[in-house]
This record gives sequence, structure tokens and C-alpha cells, in this order.
Amino acid sequence: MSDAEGLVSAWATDAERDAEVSVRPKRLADFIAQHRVRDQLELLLKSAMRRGSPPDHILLSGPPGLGKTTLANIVAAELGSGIRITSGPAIERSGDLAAILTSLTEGDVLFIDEIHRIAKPAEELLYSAMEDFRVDVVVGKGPGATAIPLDVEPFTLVGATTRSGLLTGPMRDRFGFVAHLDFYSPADLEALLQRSARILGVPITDDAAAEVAGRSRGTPRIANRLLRRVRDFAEVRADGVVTLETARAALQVYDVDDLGLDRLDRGVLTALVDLFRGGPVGLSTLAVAVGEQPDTVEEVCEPFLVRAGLLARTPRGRVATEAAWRHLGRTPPPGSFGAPPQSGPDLFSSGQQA
Ligand SMILES: Nc1ncnc2c1ncn2[C@@H]1O[C@H](COP(=O)(O)OP(=O)(O)OP(=O)(O)O)[C@@H](O)[C@H]1O
Ligand SMILES: [Mg+2]
Repeated sequence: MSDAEGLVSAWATDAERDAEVSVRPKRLADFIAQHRVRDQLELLLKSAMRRGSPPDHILLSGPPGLGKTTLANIVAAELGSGIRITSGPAIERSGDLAAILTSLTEGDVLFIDEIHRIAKPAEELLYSAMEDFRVDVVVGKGPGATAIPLDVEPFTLVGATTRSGLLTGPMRDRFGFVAHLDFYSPADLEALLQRSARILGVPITDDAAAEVAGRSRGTPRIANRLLRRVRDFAEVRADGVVTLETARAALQVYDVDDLGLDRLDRGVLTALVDLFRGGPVGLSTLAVAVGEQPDTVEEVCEPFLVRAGLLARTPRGRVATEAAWRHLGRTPPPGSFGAPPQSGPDLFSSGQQA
């Protein structure tokens, strides 16, 4: 991460993947929250072990940073099996996938990350492997081509996707178990932060953990990242202990506000409110006002602003909600919003169904 702007991005940088390994839970019992998914997975794995056969193929779906890769590794650990890891974009030709499949040993877990990005021919090969534990490898071209059937040892496919809507029907149907991960509540993230702090040897007070949790956008990856930054601050500017005061001061330095918005998120809202009187305004106009590409505003900022109930996308353009005016400390123009909303924004449901 080169600057503070990416601090609350849910996507991991390459460098960060190493930092994540140390705090990644290894067993189901250490996996915080997501109780429904955890219970269901536990049943699936235990019953398979009792029968002595590999469990059904498992699809893990949900936004980035919520624990899909972590769960895939946990599945293998709980089964006591080996795990092979690859990803949709890495499988360029179906031959690559055939090589992986035929080298699996009985009971292995094959983890395919970003499975929605797998190429069509490889996807079709995967169908027969998942269903019948065999693949047809085509040798030669044109009329002389022959298909050689090869056996695949019984295995469990664990697929992960951030875009389950892009999966084809036949692909989805071949998973016996689909787990949908939801955003975490602040209380869950607080527990997660306490655990990570223990592992990293960072002394943190309860109120500080709660403060960081509240700014983490419902996402474990962001919570762990903010913890590392707050720790840096506490070590350099204080005595190493993360107190509420240190946490707040650190997050101010890193420009992460009390809802977890960063500078660009706030820039978008401020432009919307101050320059366009709350909108509606078109995406490209808004993007020019904050000096960003429309794609960045749409894909990086807006998903969370919408989820946090601060911005609405309407057919006429982007609109700041009443909560946005208030979050920026502005008074909304009289009469522009009806009765105050009955409840606060729903930050912790990703809006998809399992
Ligand atoms: N339930 C959890 N309990 C404890 N730590 C968690 C949990 N879920 C995620 N984490 C932590 O959050 C980080 C991100 O999790 P993970 O890499 O599994 O996310 P992901 O869903 O695979 O993200 P991506 O879509 O970007 O691949 C990891 O460091 C992991 O330790
Ligand atoms: Mg992952």
C-alpha cells in the first residue's frame, strides 16, 4: 500500500498477504463470528469424516476480505487433507487444470480462488471432474483428435468468488454446499481485533479495540490492517499500548474517520453536498469534481457509501442522503428529506442471499 488512501480498501495488496498469514485462524474453532456458516460447515465436514469419504464441493461467496481463503484452508485442516491452491485467472488452458486434477491424491482439497474467472474450456473439464471424478483429455486436433478419459481421485473442490452472480448455472449446481459470508458486526470485529492483538503481542484496551472495530467497514481484513497501523503509531508516538486516545490519534493521522471513510470517500460526499447541493449529479461530473476517474469513484468509493446509507444512486444521478449531510456536519436544506429514517444504515449485510 503506497499511501493512506488504500487503508480502508477491502482488497489485499501482495505485500499484505504475508502479514495476514500470522493472524489467519487455522481451525474452525478460531474462526470468529459467521456462526451459521461455521455450524453448517462443521456438520458437513464431520459427517463426511464419519463416512470416510470427501465432503461435497463447497462454494464460498462474499465480498473481499471476509474470510474465504481462510475458510478454504480451514476445511483442509479440519479434514486433515492436503490442499492445492490455484485461481480462475491462473488456469489459462484446460490442460493446466487437467494436470492439477490428475495429480490430486485421494481426499485432497482443491481450492480455486476467483472461480468465476475460469476460462470456459477449463470450466467444462471441471464439471466432469466434480461430478464423476474423471476428465477427458483431448489429444490432437481436427478429425484425428481423440479424447482420453483419465480418472481423478475423489477430492473436494472449494471455490471462492466475490461475484457469485457471474457463475454459470451448471457451475453453481455442482456445489453441494454454498456458504455466503456477510459483513461482520462491530462486536465481532472487536473480538477479532482482540485475538489478532494477542497474536501480534500488541497491548490494546477494550475501548480502543471497539473504536478500531467501528471504523473497519464490517471487514476483517480492514480491521487487521488498521490494527497494524495503530500499533505502529503507538510504538512510535506513545509507549506501545493502544489506548482509545492513541487509536483515535492514529486514525486521524491516517485519515480514517469514525465511520471508516477515508479522504477520497469524504471528498466525494463533500463535493456532492457543497458543490452540487446534494445532487442529483452524474457520475462523471462528480468524478471530475474530486479529480478521480469515474471508475474509481464508482468501484472504490461508492459501494461502501451506498452500504453506509450516505449516497444513493438514482436514475438522475448520485444523491447525498440526509445521513451524509449530518456526517459532514452540515444541515440538510429544509424540506429536502421527509421524516427522519426509522433506523440507521445497515452496514453489516452485503445484500446478497446465500
Ligand atoms: N472469521 C475470521 N476470524 C478471524 N480472522 C479472520 C476471519 N475472517 C477473515 N479473517 C482475517 O482477515 C484477513 C482476510 O481474510 P481472507 O484472506 O480469508 O479473505 P478473503 O475473503 O479470501 O478475501 P479475498 O476476496 O480478497 O480473497 C485474513 O488475514 C484473516 O486472518
Ligand atoms: Mg482470498
